Amino acid sequence: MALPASLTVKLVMAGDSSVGKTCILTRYTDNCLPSYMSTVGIDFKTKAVEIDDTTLKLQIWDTAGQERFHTLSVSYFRGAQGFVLVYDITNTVSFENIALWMKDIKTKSGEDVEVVLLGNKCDKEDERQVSKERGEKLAWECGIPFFETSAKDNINIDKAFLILSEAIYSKRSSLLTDHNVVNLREPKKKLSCLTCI
Ligand SMILES: Nc1nc2c(ncn2[C@@H]2O[C@H](COP(=O)(O)OP(=O)(O)OP(=O)(O)O)[C@@H](O)[C@H]2O)c(=O)[nH]1
Repeated sequence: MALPASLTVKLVMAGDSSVGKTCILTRYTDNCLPSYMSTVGIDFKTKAVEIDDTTLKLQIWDTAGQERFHTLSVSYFRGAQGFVLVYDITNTVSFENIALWMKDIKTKSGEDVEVVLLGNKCDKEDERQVSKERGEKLAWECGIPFFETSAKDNINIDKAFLILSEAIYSKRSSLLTDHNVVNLREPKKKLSCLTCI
């Protein structure tokens, strides 16, 4: 029996400080929440997902959203196949800054990347500043999937990473493989986002 292919995938968490990037990542990889400490510099976690007969080894980089780490954070965008782009539904500025993050993604890693947009902290309905419709509209304009999530209550976290992994897997000709190179010669999709240009 042939060994299943194993693909290494680089993902990057991006978005303003305090939107919940580290919590989303820790919820996904360890099913818990970290004790709060703003990310300083860069860290990564790994998780394996199975799609068809293939193991995707996700290497997920957690960048710091604070402005003083911006140059360092975006330097890790290069070579990423996917981005988890996060805003906080209780923070309008973090939503408005999504356009700037999209611009950074395009500039630093090219247009042929997959992005999922997350409106995090949906458990805090009473503090909501950004409607779900605004999130959906922005994601539609950017041509990317969108979920409202809660790292706290574990809402839509696995689903968001799965959608992103599946989108990357469907273009697996561009990935590194451990056993063999799978080349499907799929046409490249342009990451277009009218709002973000
Ligand atoms: N209610 C609620 N709080 C959350 C959620 N996700 C994160 N938080 C809280 O938001 C704060 C910031 O979370 P982090 O995960 O550190 O945010 P970050 O985006 O990694 O921030 P930087 O490291 O500064 O870029 C912490 O106090 C978390 O407990 C969530 O889904 N719901």
